[in-house]
Amino acid sequence: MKRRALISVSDKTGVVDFARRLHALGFEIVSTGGTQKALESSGIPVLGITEVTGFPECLDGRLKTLHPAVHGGILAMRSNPEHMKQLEELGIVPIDVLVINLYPFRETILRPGVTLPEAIENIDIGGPTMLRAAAKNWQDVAVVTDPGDYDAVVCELEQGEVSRETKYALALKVFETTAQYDAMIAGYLRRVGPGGWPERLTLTFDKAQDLRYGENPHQSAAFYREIGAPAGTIAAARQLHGKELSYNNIGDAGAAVDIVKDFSVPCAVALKHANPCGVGIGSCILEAFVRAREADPVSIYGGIVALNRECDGETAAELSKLFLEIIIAPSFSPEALAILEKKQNLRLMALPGISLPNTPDMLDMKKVGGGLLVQSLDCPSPEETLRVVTRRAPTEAELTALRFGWRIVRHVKSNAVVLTTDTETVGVGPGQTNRVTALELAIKYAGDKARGSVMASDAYFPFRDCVDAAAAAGVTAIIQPGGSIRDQQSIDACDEAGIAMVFTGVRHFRH
Ligand SMILES: NC(=O)c1ncn([C@@H]2O[C@H](COP(=O)(O)O)[C@@H](O)[C@H]2O)c1NC=O
Repeated sequence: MKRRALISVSDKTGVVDFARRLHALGFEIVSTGGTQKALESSGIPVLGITEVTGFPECLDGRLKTLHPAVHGGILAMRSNPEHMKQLEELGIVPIDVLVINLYPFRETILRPGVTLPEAIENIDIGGPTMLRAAAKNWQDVAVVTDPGDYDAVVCELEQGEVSRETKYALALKVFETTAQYDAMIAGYLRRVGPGGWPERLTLTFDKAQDLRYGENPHQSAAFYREIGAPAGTIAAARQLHGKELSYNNIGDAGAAVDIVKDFSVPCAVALKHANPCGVGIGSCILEAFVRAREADPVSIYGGIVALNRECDGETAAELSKLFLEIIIAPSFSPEALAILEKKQNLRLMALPGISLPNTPDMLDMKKVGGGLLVQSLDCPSPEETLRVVTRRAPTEAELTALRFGWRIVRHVKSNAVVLTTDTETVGVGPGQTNRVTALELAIKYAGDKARGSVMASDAYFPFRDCVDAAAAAGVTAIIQPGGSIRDQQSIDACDEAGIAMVFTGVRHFRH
């Protein structure tokens, strides 16, 4: 009996060549309207779907292939004599190869200004129905949904038949594709709908790359890119040079990118193990970088540097003196590339939208055993919430420095304390189980530079011990959320030492 292939594709890439090879192998080709036209205009004989169903394509294409003559031909198990007998009685011809790709829902919703009716009209119904049926009956039907698989499948057919392994892999790809397609639809409807946390969270990611290993060499890993990932996120960065990116590289580069986003002036961030070790701002990117480096010239070794301005030749010359894992910037000048590309292992990443702010609809997620914690993003708190609580108000210069420190401390793992000037960090105390040790670390990193610096704390001081330690180190002003039952003790400690303190009313834990 003549073998039958049903082809119905929105993305017509490569389909003519594929169909021609199927036809040459003796397949009878069945197609829907647009696909039929494309094939026939290339001289490939096609049996129209309406001749199979005995029913017109109607409702603006909403109804074409949803018919027992199609689904019976896909779903019948060839090894089941009853199934085959029923097909014969019903006059249904088996379909051996199914070639479908779906209405471009993803492309439609990513188009700016798309309307709900346009999105809805791009929800494919007949395609997924056939795909799922064929994938269920994978042992008997080779189901192809990715034009990238055409050649491999037809090559196998030219050798005889599609192997069991290939058919299984194709079926798995179908269920991944249809699951992702429906998740995209749910995600879109959620986004344009009334909001709230979904009862069933469906997320859609595509593999960007396999990674050599995970956080440690004995862990395997891959990087997945969110569908429609916003411009300016680490997933949109392009590697220009250097060794393959690792799991830790991508995580750390993403953390560094999030910090530079908070500054409109030229800003450089040096980051290690998810914490900034030096942040500098300046009138140009070179000045900002030199400040970030001088903030902690030891910790920057083997770190990641993010810049929010083009990396120019002069900055590259300074950067090249260090051992760094990654430099990420909106762009690199030809002079900078000529300098930095001499370092074979140094990874250079271009992220043109690096300064674009994270948007409130982006979610923050953390995997826990058996679950996923999801929250809205921690965005910078508005400056107008600052409240002076001490006898002495900060000077203008101190206030500028406090605002600088407050922008940085929310990017440091809790408990977090940072000491800064108005243009650079001088000591970063990250990730301690008590606040006073975080401060001690910041003071230790700062050394002599602690004297005359200001301090930012990501959460309130439970006791006055932090203020006492800061006063002893020479800190002149403090910014913190406030809210402890013993706030007054910290305020008194400030007043005794002549320190100015402001409360923000907003906490910025980062665990
Ligand atoms: N409604 C149906 O019965 C139906 N059957 C197949 N399709 C889709 O129609 C598209 C191909 O249409 P055409 O060959 O007319 O260009 C494919 O993306 C296919 O998945 C359908 N369209 C949408 O649901």
